[in-house]
Amino acid sequence: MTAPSHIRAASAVASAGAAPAGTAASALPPPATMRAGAEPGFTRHMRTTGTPRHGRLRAAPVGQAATAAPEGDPRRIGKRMTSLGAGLQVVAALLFIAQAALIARAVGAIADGAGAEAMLIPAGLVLAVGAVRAYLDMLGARLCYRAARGALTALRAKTVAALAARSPLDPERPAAGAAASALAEQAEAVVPYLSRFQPARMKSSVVPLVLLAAVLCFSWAAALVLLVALPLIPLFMALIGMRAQAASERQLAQMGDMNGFLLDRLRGLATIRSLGAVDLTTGRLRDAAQSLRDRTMVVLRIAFLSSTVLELFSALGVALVAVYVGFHLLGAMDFGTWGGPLSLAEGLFILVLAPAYFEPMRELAAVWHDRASGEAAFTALEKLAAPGLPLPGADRVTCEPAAGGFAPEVTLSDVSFRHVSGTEPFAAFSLTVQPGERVALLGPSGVGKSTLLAIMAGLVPVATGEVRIGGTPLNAETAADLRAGMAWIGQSPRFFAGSLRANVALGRPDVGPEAVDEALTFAMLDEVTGGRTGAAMGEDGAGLSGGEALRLAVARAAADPRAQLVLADEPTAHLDTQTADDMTEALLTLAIGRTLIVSTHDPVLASRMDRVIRLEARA
Ligand SMILES: Nc1ncnc2c1ncn2[C@@H]1O[C@H](COP(=O)(O)OP(=O)(O)OP(=O)(O)O)[C@@H](O)[C@H]1O
Repeated sequence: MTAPSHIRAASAVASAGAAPAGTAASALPPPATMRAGAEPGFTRHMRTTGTPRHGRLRAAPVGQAATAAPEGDPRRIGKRMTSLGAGLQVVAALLFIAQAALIARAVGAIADGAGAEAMLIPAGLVLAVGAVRAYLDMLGARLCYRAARGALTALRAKTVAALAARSPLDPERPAAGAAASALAEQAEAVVPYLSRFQPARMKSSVVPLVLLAAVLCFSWAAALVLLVALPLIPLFMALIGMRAQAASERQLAQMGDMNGFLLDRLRGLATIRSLGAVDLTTGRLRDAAQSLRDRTMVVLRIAFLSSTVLELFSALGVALVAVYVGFHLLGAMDFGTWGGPLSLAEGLFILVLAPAYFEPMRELAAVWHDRASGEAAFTALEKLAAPGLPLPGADRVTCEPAAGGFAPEVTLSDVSFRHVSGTEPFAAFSLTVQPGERVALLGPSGVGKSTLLAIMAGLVPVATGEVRIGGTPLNAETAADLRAGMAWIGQSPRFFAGSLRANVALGRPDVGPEAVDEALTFAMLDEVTGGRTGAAMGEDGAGLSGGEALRLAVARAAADPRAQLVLADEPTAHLDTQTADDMTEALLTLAIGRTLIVSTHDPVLASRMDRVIRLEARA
């Protein structure tokens, strides 16, 4: 195996003391946070911008993303951000009062004997106010949507920053799939919640009150009818909603049962056939489907009932107001006004306002389901953003490796560490690895080899003692810079769907095509895809053997001239003898001009290192 030119040059660079450029990266145990370039593309991008990926981006600091998001309760922040747009929509709805007044006055004037030309100016004004209303409504909706998207982006950035600030050794760190699903899909429910539900809620709490006040100016009786009719709607809808929820839960349970039944029978299809039980199974499946259909119909019936209740009460309210106004104008009901009887224009004004009074409640009912999914999304994101075991230096920007561009010395002095689970694999552990030395940590499973490597990589804070890399103490302030000078080769490297080349380059700006080519040749990967290194590879390395996956991890490290400390966790585990030998050779070549620390059970690999440190299980 021939080292890439920059590896061969590394010793010379080291002795000259020049700082090489580039970004270190490698495969990872779960060091998704070890450095930006080593993260799966989506996570890295989300960490930098909080939006789905479109094109390559220079990694921005995690801390920046975090500070870009305003502090405080995200629901309240979101509501504040959408309040201007919602306010405009409220103003647009209130302008209907002006339209109603213009229509009522014009009709009143015609009834009083004015000519049809008396309609012209009010009609023009009604149209003009209508246009203003439409514009304000559109502007408000647009502002709300933009603000909601902005709030979601900030919330995502904050959540991703919080996730990235958790140590990969934190056993309570949310699973990647669940986190991605909550961030990418479920979080979207925040947008309709903020852009539709919040304005509808604001409208329903302001507009009916103002319209009621407008009606009250002319008739307390009509206002009383409206006042009584409105609260009945949410009351009955809540009662129906409770039944709907119970019915829907029963339907979901039934669906789950049927899915389970179907999956189970599909798995056992061969057995069912061999036992001649196909007809029986089909019959049971048909019964289950029928039962699900019945339950679905119950849910639908209740859903329709709820909209019927809404329409019923609003229609009743409008009808009662119409009856009152009609009989009042006919002189059959001479009460309910402030002094004299209502004029035709006043009566008409009340009549036109009555349906508009119920409109906001209708809108709120239409977007009510946005509330539940939006609240669920906020809760899911809050859960993701919960603090855990911290990753030292997660909030720092990594620009330059702190190791100074040459193989660093690694010192651990009286280091102790306790896992969240309470396991304390070692206590007061001390070790010094000389610059450029190749060291094997050898010991039985569970003795703490991987934990030691993670401590050296600054992936967890130590309980007591001190770690120094190249003389610099490893702590929250220095960890990010020190990690920039490291490469990690883990037992199960992570890959994302894309080409082999892209998986080596990892979007690192200073890893150019030539470095990628050299690294691929170095790791003997250029032959894997028949020379088609640009061909797509499946997610999580599908299409690569275990040994090839490890070689890809070596190529990632080799492509990065800044990685002066290589930490390899069980690099030959589960490999056949030949592949393990190849891997050992690759590591030794990679280690030229670098410090290499390997955790292993493999005595052959250990024997090829300069020094073996045997770790004993604690009594
Ligand atoms: N993330 C974690 N959370 C809680 N406990 C952990 C975690 N990782 C490891 N441990 C525990 O710490 C101890 C040391 O584990 P570690 O993985 O460091 O050992 P190891 O020597 O590398 O083992 P192996 O050779 O099997 O990889 C074990 O008892 C393990 O159960």
